[in-house]
Formats: sequence, C-alpha cells, structure tokens
Amino acid sequence: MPETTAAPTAARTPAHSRGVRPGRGLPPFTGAGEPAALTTLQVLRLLDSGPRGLTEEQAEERLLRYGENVVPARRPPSWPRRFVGSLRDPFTAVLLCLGVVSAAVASWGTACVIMVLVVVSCALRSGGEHQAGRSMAALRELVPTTASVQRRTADDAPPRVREIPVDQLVVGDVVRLGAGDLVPADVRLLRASGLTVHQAALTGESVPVPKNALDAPAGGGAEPPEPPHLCFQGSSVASGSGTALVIATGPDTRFAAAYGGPARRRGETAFDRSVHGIAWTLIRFMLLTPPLVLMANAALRGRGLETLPFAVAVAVGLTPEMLPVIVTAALARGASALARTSGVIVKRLPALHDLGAVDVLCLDKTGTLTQDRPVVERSLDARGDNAPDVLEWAAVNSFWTVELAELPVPDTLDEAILDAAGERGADPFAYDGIAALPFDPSHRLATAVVRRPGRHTTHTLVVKGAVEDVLDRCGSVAVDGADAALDAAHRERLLGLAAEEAAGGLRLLAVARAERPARLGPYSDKDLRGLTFLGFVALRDALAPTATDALEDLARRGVAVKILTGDHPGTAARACRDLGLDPGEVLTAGRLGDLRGPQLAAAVARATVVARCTAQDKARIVSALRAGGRITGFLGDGVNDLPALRAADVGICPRGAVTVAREGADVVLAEKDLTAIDRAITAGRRSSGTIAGYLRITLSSNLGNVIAMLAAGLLLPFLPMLPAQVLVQNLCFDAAQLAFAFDRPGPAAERKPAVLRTRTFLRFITAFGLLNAAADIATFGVLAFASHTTARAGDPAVFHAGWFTENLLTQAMVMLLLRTGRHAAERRATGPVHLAAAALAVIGILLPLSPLGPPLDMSAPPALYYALLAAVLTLYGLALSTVRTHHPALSAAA
Ligand SMILES: Nc1ncnc2c1ncn2[C@@H]1O[C@H](COP(=O)(O)OP(=O)(O)OP(=O)(O)O)[C@@H](O)[C@H]1O
Repeated sequence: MPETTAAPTAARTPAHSRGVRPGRGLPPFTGAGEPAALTTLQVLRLLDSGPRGLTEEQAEERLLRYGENVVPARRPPSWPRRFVGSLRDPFTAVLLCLGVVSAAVASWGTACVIMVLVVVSCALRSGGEHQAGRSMAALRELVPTTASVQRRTADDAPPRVREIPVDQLVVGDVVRLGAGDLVPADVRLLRASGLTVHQAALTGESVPVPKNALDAPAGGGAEPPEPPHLCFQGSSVASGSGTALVIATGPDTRFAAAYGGPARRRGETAFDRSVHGIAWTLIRFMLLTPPLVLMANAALRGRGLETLPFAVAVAVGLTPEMLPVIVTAALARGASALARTSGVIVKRLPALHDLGAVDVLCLDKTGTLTQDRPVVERSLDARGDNAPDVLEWAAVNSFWTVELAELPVPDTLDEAILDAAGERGADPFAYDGIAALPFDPSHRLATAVVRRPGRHTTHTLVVKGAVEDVLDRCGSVAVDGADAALDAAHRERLLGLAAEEAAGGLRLLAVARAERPARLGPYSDKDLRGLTFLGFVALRDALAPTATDALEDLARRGVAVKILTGDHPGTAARACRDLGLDPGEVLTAGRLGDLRGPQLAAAVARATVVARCTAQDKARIVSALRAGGRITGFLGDGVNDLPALRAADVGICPRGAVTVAREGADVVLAEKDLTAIDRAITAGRRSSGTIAGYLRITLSSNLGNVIAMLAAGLLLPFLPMLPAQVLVQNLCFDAAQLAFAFDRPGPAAERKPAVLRTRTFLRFITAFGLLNAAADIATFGVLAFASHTTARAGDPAVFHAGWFTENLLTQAMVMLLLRTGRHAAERRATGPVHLAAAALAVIGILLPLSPLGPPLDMSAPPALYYALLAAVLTLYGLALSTVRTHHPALSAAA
C-alpha cells in the first residue's frame, strides 16, 4: 500500500455547482458531489480551513451556527404519532379489521369493546416504548464515541490533537484516523498511510477498500462511485492511518442521505425467528377462525350471518394483545437492571432476548481471554538461540511504523517490543525512517523502510509479522552471520521451532529484512519478496483474570464456546488449555478453504479453536453457525472482530474495545470483567422466560376457551357466550397478564438457552389448550346438572355466568401453575402474578353476582354449581401439574 500525501497544486475552476446553502455559509458537501473534483487547496480555501486545522474559537462558532454532527436520527415521534405507529403491530391490525367487520354488520357492542382493547393495548405499548426508548438512549450515552481532532488554541498556536465527542466536529476540522476508528463525518484525505476502510454499512462491500490522498482527483467525466480520497461517515478504519479534512457533517453526510438515521441493517435475528415466528403463526389461525366458525354453524345449526359477531369474538379471544407490551417491558426492565447491577450496556433491546437464546459463543483470544499486555520473553535466531539483534530489528520496525503513522498509536505488541529493546539500550533513532506500511490484519505484516547510517544508496526493509506470512516472503535465512537459501526443509524446521514456542503459550512474531537500492517512489506489499529471515520475538500475554470463571459459567449455562483468533494455533491451543477448555483438534482458517454454509458449520462444530482467522474468516464462521441453526454470539474487542460482531445474532464487546467494535456491538460489557457475560446471559434468559411464560399461559388458555366455545356453539341451542362477555373476559385476562411484565421466572429458565421454537411451543399450547377445553366441557356438564335441579334449567344467563366464573378461575390457575419449571418449587409465583391471579379469581366469582351481571346477561348459578365446580377445578389443577411435571417434551417449550 503506498504512502500518499496530497500536496496542493494549481487551482482549477471549482466545479461545485450545487451552490452554497443559504444561511449556512459553508457548502453542503456530500462527498459524492462535485467538490470531490476540486484540488485539496481549493477545498481547504472553500471551507476556510487549513492543514493545521481550525482554531477552537472557529470550531465553536461553526458548531453554534451549523449544529452538531448528528445524523437526524428520526426525531423521537410525538405521542399521537407513536400511538398511530403502534397500530402497525400485526395483532392490533387484525383486531382493528375485526372491529371494522363488526361495525359493518352493525354489531356495535362487539365493535366498541374491540376498540377499547385496541386503544388500551396501543396506549400501553406506546407508553412502554417511549419509556424503553428513553432508557436505551441513556444507556447508549454511557458508551460515547470520540474523534481525534487537530485544533489550535489561537491563530498562531501550534496544532494539538485531542479527543472530542464525535458530535462536536464541524466542517473544516482536521481529523486523524487510525485502525479501529470510526470515520466520524464525511472527510477528504489530506495524507494517508496504508489506509483501508470497511464501508460495508454504505456499499455492502465486505472487504476493506484502500484509500489514499489525491491532490487533484480526475476532473470531468463521471466520478467513480467510491472516490479513493474520500471516506464517509459510517465506515471504519481497518488498517493504517490518515489525516483528513471534514467536508460534511450530520444531515449533510452521505450516510444520512442514504439512511436518514443510524439504523443498522442486519439479517433476521433469534428474536425475529422466535417471537415474530409465533406471532405470525397465530395471526394465520386468527384469520382462519371466523370463516371456520361461520361455516360450522351454518352446516350444523343452520345459522347464518348472525353468528358473525360471535365468530369475530372467538378470533379476538385467541389474540395475545398484550404481547408487544410484555415484550418491551420485560426487555427494557432487564436491560436497565443489567446496566445498574453489572455495568453491562444493551444497545438494542431485542439483543437481550438473543443473549438469553445464545447456544454458541465465539470469542477472540487476544484482549478478550488474554489481558493484551504482552511482555517480551525472549528473541531467537533461526537456530532457536538467544539473539538480541532480532529484538533490535523488531524495535526498528515498531518504532518507524508508529512514528511514520498519521495517528501514532502503537499497538500493544509494538509497545512491548519498544519497552524491551529500550531496556537493552537499543536505539531505533540510529536509522532514518523512509516509509512505513503499517500493520495490516489481512496480510498480518508490518513493514518499515529505513536507511542505515552512512548508507545513502541503500534502503533496508524491516518486516515483522505472523510467522507463516513472513516466511512466505523469505528467500533466505540468516545463520551465523551469513545468509543461506531458505529451502523447504529449512522452512519446516522454522515452523516447527515456532510451534514449540507457541505450545508454551507464547505469542510469536517473525522478523525479516531486505536491502534494496534507495528510491523515491512509494513501497507496497509487492516489494516484500526475497526477504532474509532473521528470527523470532516471543511474547507472553497473561490470561484475563476473570476468563476461566467466565468460561466455566458459560459451560454451566449450556453455551458452547469457540475461540476464533488471528493468532498462531499453538498459542491459541495453549491458552485454551490454561483456561480449562479442551482445544481438541485445532483448525486453521486456511484449512477451511472455501467451505460455506452447512459444510463450514459442520467443520467448525467439532472444533473449539480456529486459528489464523482474518476478520472475514471470523464473520464467515459466525454466519455458517447461524445458518446451521445455532444462535450465535460473538465476543471480540479488535478491529478484526467488527464483521463477526455484525454477523452474529448478538455482538458483544468489552468496554475497552476499539471504537468500531463498541459501535458495532449490541452489548458492551463492563470493563475487564468477563464474568459479566454470565449475568448478561442470565438477564436475557429471564426476560425471554417472562415472554415465554406470558405466551405459554395466554395462548394455552385462549386456545382452550376457543375450542370450548366452538364445541358449545355447536352443542347448545344458544350462543355459549355473548360477544360482549367474550370481550369483557378478554379485558380481564389482559389486565391480569400485565403482571407478567414484572414477573421473574424461576431458576429453570436460567439453566439453558431460552429459545422459543415454534413447533415445540405449538405442541405445548395444543396440549394444555385441550386440557383447558376438557375442563370447560366438564363445566358445561356440571352446569347443566346443577341448573337442572332448579327452576332455571336451560337459562342461557345462568350458563353464561357459570362459564364466565370458570374461565376466569382456570385462567388464574394456569397463571400460577404454568409459569416456568416442571417442579413445584420453581413455580412459586412472585408478588405481581400472585396478586393478579387472585384478583382474576375474585372478579370471576363476584362479577356475575354483582349489578354488572344482568347488563352482561349473566345471572347467579345455583350453590350446587359452585361445589361441583370446585371438584372440576381440583381435577384440572391436578391434571395440569401432572402433565407439566411428567412430560419433558412439553416443558422443553419453556
Ligand atoms: N503490530 C504488529 N506487527 C506485526 N505483526 C503483528 C502485529 N500485530 C499482530 N501481528 C501479527 O498478526 C497476527 C494476527 O493479528 P490479529 O490482530 O489479526 O489477531 P490476534 O491479535 O493475534 O488475535 P485475536 O484475533 O484473538 O485478537 C498476530 O498473531 C501477529 O502474529
């Protein structure tokens, strides 16, 4: 990759024709527009800036005039808009349709009650979302994003580089970009050194694109879609560094134009598959119900369209209207509690559900499982003997690759090498730095070009990097002060020596060198051929203190762990063993070749460690695991982890991760505490358990009621429940079920990944729905018998009242008995659910007897009915408990 510097050249006529936006003063550069064709000097002049950047005063004045560098992230909608927006929920939409159908057939009572249901659920939902949105925004602010800006305190003061929040950047600012940074605005490069950027968010391109400074971009003709001298907000620096001029901020960036908000597109996640999958299956049932009820009543009872309100009420009876409210409330409560108690920030609400569902977690090694504070242990020559000069050459490389970078931030390996060489008195200043090819994770090499004292006609290329990659570029090897040809046998011996060192847990860098005639032009990867291998630098990186505990916790929770690392397979395997994991057969990404999808997932499923992964390999493996049906989390902290963080169901990073990883992750862990993963997964499982508990209870009792209503509708000469009764009963259920938003499921929900699989789930609700219907039908018998003994035999009002009471009592029982866990001890209800169930039971008994009874066409059943009902309910309770405890396949839906 060439090192490029744009020097101002003669000005050309500005081709900028979109004009200066009135009132803003500065041109609304969108990067993709004509200003791309201006020379660097013209752009600097146009933006009233200079290569040394703005003064603080200028920047402040621009910030006040033009506003913050924030993409207009779809301003928080007003209350009415939010309310109308919640009508888009599919259940609410179906309810609305049913309400319209009822109104069309002049069934005003049904239509009114449906409207009450819609309004109540929309109000609760929009209120809940508003609350959740606010707490999410507050949580996201705890993970700020900054940019390195070069500013001056006064006109004549020297420029200083400092970190400022990204939203404080203004057009005309000069920023520094380094590996792992987000491009904070649309920028034009002034200088670049080995710069490559990921711009997948904008172009979908998965590999990093090289960028360089061009002083006079090709004018005329069509501008290339991706001008190499422009970087756009939303992209991230994969390698190298650069200095750039901000040409567009906030709403004027290309990113804002493309998306109008910082929304990130990702494929279907575990949350979409489970909760949405179940919701859509139900909606299909709901839509099928009215025609089926109408047809059955017409065929068996000769009833016509007059049964439509009843058919509609039956469909409404199936709806879990409170689902969106419970989902939002359960996740938002879980996320806030997690931030409060463990410092873990969940940036996307459904990610908490996905965390609970994760059954395989991929981790990178360096910086996640290790401390990323390497210390040089020794340096060796090609024979494996101590060789201080190898460390000195490595230090020359580290010093000049850092020194010649636009943003001189040494990585931890470079820091360790410089510290160790410094202690031994090495002086990299003895050489003159000519050029540098900074570390590039896809080539796994860093190169410094230096001139040795007194040798003006020769340039020395000093290369350090991963052993295999350096050896691939070597033609000879230094042995006892002389160069010998590097044949295959020699290469194998060197790889063996490296493997021995790595097996001791050391990180290894190979060092090589080449002499070339001095030249003026830039250097690139093509120049790295025929190098002379010098030796290795071996470094020790201690394990993170909490890593062993964290891995144990994950195993206990039924989460498989895979380590995907760019490091040597031996080093990774040793780290794995030291952490108490059996590495099994260690794979290298190279051996996986071009495998994709299920074949790749199958290959990876057997391995615990995949070494020598590039960023793309990590993402490929994560995607393959997901395609193979695993719910996959990825935990990483480096620039080479970004694609995998985005590819996973849930991307997690520690607080100290590079900026792009923090931006790309869904969950940010507290500083250096990996055991927080366990707490985060537990919180996710609790929230999912709450949602599953709600769905399980609501749907099995709703289904039971619907089956019973259909049966009774066909058996009885009158409607078993009037539409208004069905809907009042629904309102009571909904109100009671709100208690689930405050529920905490039992420990069983925390033991294994919480996945709602549609098939298992439907099996569960069918089984318990049938049980519920059986209790209902037994109640019909009991009612018929009890009323037979009185003068009011065959009175529909008595039947309605008796059934209403039974329905609410069985619902209350289900709330207590079907929460979570197969064992009685785990089913103890917490406060809110307990109270709600009790309230439901009281209403069920008293409402038909109260003054509200007659208007709802209910009148008190005889005392005998209550005694018989108690027997039916006891049997029902026993049956519920027995099936729940002894049928493991049913409890798998938990
Ligand atoms: N600054 C550097 N200069 C030269 N080579 C480096 C440098 N940093 C890393 N390498 C080499 O490149 C390899 C891959 O590095 P990369 O950053 O992709 O992964 P890693 O840090 O080893 O592991 P992980 O993926 O677990 O974070 C390293 O193992 C090392 O051999």
